[in-house]
Amino acid sequence: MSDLLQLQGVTKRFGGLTAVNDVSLSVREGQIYSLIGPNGAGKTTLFNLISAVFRPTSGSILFQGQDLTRMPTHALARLGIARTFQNLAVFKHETVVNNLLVGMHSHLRSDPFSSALFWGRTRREELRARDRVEEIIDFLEIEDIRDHPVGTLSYGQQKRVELGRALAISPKLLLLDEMVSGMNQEEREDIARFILDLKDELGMTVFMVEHDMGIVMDISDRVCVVNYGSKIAEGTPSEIAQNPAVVEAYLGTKRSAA
Ligand SMILES: Nc1ncnc2c1ncn2[C@@H]1O[C@H](COP(=O)(O)OP(=O)(O)OP(=O)(O)O)[C@@H](O)[C@H]1O
Repeated sequence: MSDLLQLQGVTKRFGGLTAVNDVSLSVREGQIYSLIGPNGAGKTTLFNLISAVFRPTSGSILFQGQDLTRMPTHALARLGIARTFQNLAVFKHETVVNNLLVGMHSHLRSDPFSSALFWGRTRREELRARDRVEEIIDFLEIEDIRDHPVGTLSYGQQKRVELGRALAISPKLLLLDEMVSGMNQEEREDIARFILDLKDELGMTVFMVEHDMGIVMDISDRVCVVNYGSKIAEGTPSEIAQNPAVVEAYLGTKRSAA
């Protein structure tokens, strides 16, 4: 399997603060790759660099060999990169189906002007979008809530809809930002199962920032650990669990928090 995403010497400074310091990593196709680290370690900043919200101060971020560092955020979907957000990014007054359709339409090729000119193409895209929405509803097991306004659903169900929106573009790379925070145990286990199915059934590559160590250790192929902006370890979950620098980083955090 080849590298899908590569970070080479990525640094991000905010004024005098180095939030991400010379981080290099590679995510291979079909992997579940988790980024972990104590609070303030630079995980969100790194995630925002990969999703082109921030530009690195130096270094490069390559997706299938293409440099993402000069691309606008909206160009990422066209390349096959989708993300979720720490805070829910759903339209609460709209139904589940409409939320998924919006996820699709924001990436369809047709705009109103070309729709008038190319009616046939627009119609085909619309039908494809509806088929795709049905696949996602099926995959995420949300048939029974499809016509409910999203705002009336439990938090875990709303997060599932948000995941569905990210899946609408059939991404090659799915970026998940603290997907399970705020969920109960059952909801967490459901999401973990969906993420594994995305990899096993669809061959999707997943990059996630996650605080839930149970999920990270259960489903990741590789884990990267950052602390104070720098990468301090990378390996399989069992290698990471036994790494003295990782244990120290986490225990040190607990000590200072106590
Ligand atoms: N936009 C910003 N401007 C200035 N400093 C920032 C900005 N974003 C993050 N930082 C700083 O960069 C450092 C890394 O923050 P970041 O949010 O990336 O850490 P994190 O690992 O995601 O933390 P948490 O687990 O608490 O979400 C912190 O010291 C933070 O205060």
